[in-house]
Amino acid sequence: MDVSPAKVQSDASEVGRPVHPGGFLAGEAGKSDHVKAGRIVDFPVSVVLPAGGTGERTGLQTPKQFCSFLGRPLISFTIQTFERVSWIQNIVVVVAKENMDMMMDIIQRFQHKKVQVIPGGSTRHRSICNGVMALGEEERSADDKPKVVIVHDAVRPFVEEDFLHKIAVAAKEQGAAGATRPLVSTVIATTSEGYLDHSLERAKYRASEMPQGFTYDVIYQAYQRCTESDLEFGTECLHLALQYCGTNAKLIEGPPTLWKVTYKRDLAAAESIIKEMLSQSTCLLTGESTPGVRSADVFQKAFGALDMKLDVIPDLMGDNARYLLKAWNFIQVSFHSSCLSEVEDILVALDATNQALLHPPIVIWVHLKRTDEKSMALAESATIMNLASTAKLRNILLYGIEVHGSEDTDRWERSAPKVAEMASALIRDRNPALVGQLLQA
Ligand SMILES: Nc1ccn([C@@H]2O[C@H](COP(=O)(O)OP(=O)(O)OP(=O)(O)O)[C@@H](O)[C@H]2O)c(=O)n1
Ligand SMILES: O=C(CO)[C@H](O)[C@H](O)COP(=O)(O)O
Repeated sequence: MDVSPAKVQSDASEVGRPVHPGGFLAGEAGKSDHVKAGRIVDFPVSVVLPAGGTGERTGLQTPKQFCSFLGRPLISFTIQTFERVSWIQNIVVVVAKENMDMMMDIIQRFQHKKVQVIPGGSTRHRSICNGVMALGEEERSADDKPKVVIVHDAVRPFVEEDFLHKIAVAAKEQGAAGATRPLVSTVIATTSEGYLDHSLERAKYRASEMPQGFTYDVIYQAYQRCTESDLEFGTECLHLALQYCGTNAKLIEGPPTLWKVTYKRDLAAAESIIKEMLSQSTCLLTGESTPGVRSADVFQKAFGALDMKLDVIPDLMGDNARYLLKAWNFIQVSFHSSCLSEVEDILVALDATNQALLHPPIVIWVHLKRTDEKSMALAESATIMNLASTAKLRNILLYGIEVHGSEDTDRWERSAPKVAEMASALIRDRNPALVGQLLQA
């Protein structure tokens, strides 16, 4: 029997089950500029993010959209996802009345743009309806009204521009479009006594996910025409479009990342995805020295083996300052403890950008010592600890790694993969409790 991966994949799709749980991070980084450049949208698009729920199923006091990850609320990650899409004009965030002030505070703290906050309703449908109506308010000029409205749960923080593009274009063409995923479990109907009544043929059904897109007229009219019962008990916007506007939504299978944070365990999964996303790219600063360049080759190999991208540059001067503007991590290789001044320069440069506002960047000082050098004196250990404490107040996490006998090529080639492993563990874990520690490799 032929069980090549391609064959297994097509069989799985045919029976309507997920082919695999999915790599969460495969999308954006691997795409060519050509594909990215193809996402041109020449019509106005607005977004409604319902965020007015209480998150009862998490069992937590704080509604899940306000739970913090690396010091930043989940809703801020979702807003950023939409905000960075150039063709999205504005984002309406719908929150419960009692959380309006907190939401305004989040917008200010994380410097979100294009965002309007409006009060929600007692159910998800009512909140979305409020958002849609706000887009149609009379003071907006006709030109200002969106052609397409994307509705997306605030608690689904990971959605890529490519997929939003597909939904927006299909919504404009068909009137409505929505994301689906294959079902993981079979859906069954039960009798009122709790026995099996019948079961559905799983391959015929899909889970309806978000985002969903609608022409403004369709979603506006659907909410104008639907009943109180729909608003109270309904869970599906695509259904309102069908029932009240006769619009059959185009369904597009989306990636597994579209899953909704619903239970407490989903918060842990979201945190680990966020950490993974922030660990993708690291910048190795070699300084000007030749041995630094030699160490760079070994590091590059070791990081490659750990599936992490590593760019090697001498410093962050001139054009290289662009590394400070995105989610990069930094490793400074130094041959003298006096080179801690290079680390200080990175901290100052990072502080001058707003990156640390959005997530804690990692800076790792790798001190390559010769065999005849003593281990770091107490005063020098104290220096890195002090630097790290100050940096932590600015949400930058600084760690140190000391490598002995680095002048011996064989020894260095053995220890470099270990240094890379330690550095990647520090980057992936982002543990604030370990800042200022000088680890030994
Ligand atoms: N009255 C409501 C209820 C829900 N939502 C939003 O709709 C999205 C998806 O709903 P769900 O996962 O059910 O969120 P909660 O209602 O908060 O969760 P739970 O049902 O566990 O209480 C969330 O972003 C939620 O904040 C909303 O805007 N207004
Ligand atoms: O998946 C969806 C698309 O229709 C909704 O997010 C879902 O219906 C929300 O339901 P609930 O608030 O019950 O979790």
